[in-house]
Amino acid sequence: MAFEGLAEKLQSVFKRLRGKGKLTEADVEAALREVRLALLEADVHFKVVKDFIARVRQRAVGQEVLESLTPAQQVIKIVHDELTQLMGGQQARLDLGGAPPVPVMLVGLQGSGKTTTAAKLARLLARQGRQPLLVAADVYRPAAVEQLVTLGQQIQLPVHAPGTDRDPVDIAREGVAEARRRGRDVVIIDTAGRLHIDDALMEELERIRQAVAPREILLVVDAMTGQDAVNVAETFHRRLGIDGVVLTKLDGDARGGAALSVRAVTGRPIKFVGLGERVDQLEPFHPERMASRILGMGDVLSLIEKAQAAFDAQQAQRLERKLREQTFDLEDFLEQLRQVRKMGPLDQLLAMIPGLGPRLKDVTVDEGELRRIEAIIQSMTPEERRHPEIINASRRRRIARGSGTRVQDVNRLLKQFAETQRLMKQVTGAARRGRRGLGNLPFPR
Ligand SMILES: Nc1nc2c(ncn2[C@@H]2O[C@H](COP(=O)(O)OP(=O)(O)OP(=O)(O)O)[C@@H](O)[C@H]2O)c(=O)[nH]1
Repeated sequence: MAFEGLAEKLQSVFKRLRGKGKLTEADVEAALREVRLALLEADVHFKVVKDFIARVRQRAVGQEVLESLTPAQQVIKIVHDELTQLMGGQQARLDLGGAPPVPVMLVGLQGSGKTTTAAKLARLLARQGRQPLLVAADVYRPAAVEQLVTLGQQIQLPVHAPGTDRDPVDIAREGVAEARRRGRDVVIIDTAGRLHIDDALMEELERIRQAVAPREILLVVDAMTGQDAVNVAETFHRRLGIDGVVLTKLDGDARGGAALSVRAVTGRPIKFVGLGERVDQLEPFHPERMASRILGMGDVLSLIEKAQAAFDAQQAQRLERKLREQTFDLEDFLEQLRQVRKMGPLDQLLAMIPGLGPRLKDVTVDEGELRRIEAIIQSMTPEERRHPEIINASRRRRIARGSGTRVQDVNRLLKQFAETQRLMKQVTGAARRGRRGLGNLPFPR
């Protein structure tokens, strides 16, 4: 997960600071030295670190902070604010204004994740009610065209891909015309990459830019390449002018240096981050939420958004009713499990819960266990799912055989489910008592 080392170090610095109560200027200086080291170790650009520390120091060592009732809290708040500012402050949204079809051009080096990102972005926009058309203008890597066509089928969106023996500038121009004809309102153009930045690449991108006048040029960079990603971004911006950055593979980047430096070095914001290979693993970038994650304050807002996207309201209502009526059975349990899994890999979800992030390092989330539970429930008859109490020893053996698990696994699941049901009864019972009136609560209101 991104920012692992940095998050752990910063959180331990602040924990010590909090333990002190009253702070002196020397305490803050010592903490800042450690913050500086932690940022450098996270591969943040040294000049960015220098400016960052200077800004935090200026705000943190004043009398106002040191003499406040909660000096450590104030220092943490300042660091949080400054981290947020470092990553751009506000969320930088995609600008798709203007007459449709609006062209968006994706540029970047080979292997940065451009083609995958094109499809992810198209999917995201489609879910927001847009009608994207993908355009395969990366003619130098033949597999890129096929890859985009395949991804297009997977996400059920059209792809303009006339082949690899054409001038990419023509392909892009035709793509826009095609979108207009078909009434598509956004055109996402996947362009060619190279291993390194060279003049031929820049000239070609410049020609495409002139031909289609993109509303947004998004640079796709691989977070795992750290400072190289920042250098690439700087060069692309100087030569071509970019509107924003998509930082891919943040899921595999434990340090996070690129995410923290890109904005400060190039002046261009990160608009999206890629968090995995799947087409649904692209998220808008929120500087403030990211700062909270780094400082161990969790990211409850993103978690709620993911839940909202995964759970459909009707299902949620039905579940709520079942809980209330205490008829929640294994069928519902399975449905819930599937919904939660739709939200994404469990370790990414858990990392968003306040205070849990750094402690997760040694926890391995067993996705296999989830699959086992699913298999076990699927091997039950509908009757068994609704009335688990009828599952006797011979049924348990049959279910274990059917799901390729052991009887102990079936026993464990049934025990867990019984426990869940017991808890739910307590909770819903308490809620009902609460509704009946608060008159007989043991404490004064
Ligand atoms: N883990 C992870 N992998 C990613 C992410 N984005 C892309 N990838 C993977 O990175 C690899 C390269 O991605 P592509 O989309 O083929 O790269 P490209 O930039 O289009 O490459 P060219 O077409 O050669 O310029 C693929 O294996 C992707 O699955 C991400 O956010 N996380």
